[in-house]
Amino acid sequence: MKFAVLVFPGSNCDIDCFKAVEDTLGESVEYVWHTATDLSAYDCILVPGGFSYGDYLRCGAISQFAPVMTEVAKAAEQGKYVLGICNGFQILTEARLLPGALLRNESMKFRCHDTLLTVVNNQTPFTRDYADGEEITIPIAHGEGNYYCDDATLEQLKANNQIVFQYGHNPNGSLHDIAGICNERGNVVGMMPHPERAVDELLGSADGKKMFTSILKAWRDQHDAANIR
Ligand SMILES: NC(=O)CC[C@H](N)C(=O)O
Repeated sequence: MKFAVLVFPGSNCDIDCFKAVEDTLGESVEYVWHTATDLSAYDCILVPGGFSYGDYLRCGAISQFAPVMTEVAKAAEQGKYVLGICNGFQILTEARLLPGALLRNESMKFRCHDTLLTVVNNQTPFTRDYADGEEITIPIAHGEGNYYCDDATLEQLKANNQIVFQYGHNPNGSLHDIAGICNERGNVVGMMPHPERAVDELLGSADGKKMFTSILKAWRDQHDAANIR
């Protein structure tokens, strides 16, 4: 399996994502610059956290127009796995690959600490190794993680089981305690907490590890099924 870690000017969690794949899975992983125009070689695209384009205008507002984002949309359309973490989640909402928006934290402060999450949907390719309702500890580090969408969208998210993670103690004012969501098909996930910073007990938690092992298992299942046919 081949992973791409996108790099925008101002990304700062790209190395963490790269190391998480390398250390947790030992699978092939490459950095891909924001100007790239071909992602066909990759099975999973990781859109990392940071301050892409300096967060100017609004987090992710400029990044959505980066050349590589046309390719991310194509990959999502093809059913490939796309995971946006923190700034990556903001970019995916700005690019309309996920519904809603991330507003300034209600406290108007940058929050950086562990959070308790509930795995609400363990049916996605990113969460299948978690038990339904499993409680996990994953850190956050953001100033604009306050998830918002209109009532109709929230109803849709609930009806389609698109809410993937909810906070135990809401750190930012997010609607319905939402920490992460997926698209209707489930192959695109965005989340504010950082699973790549929780892949070893030495980091304070290894609870993020199952996100990476889930992706590989989902891909292997899909791949094996394709080979059998
Ligand atoms: N860690 C991050 O990705 C931060 C995202 C964004 N810059 C924010 O402050 O909300």
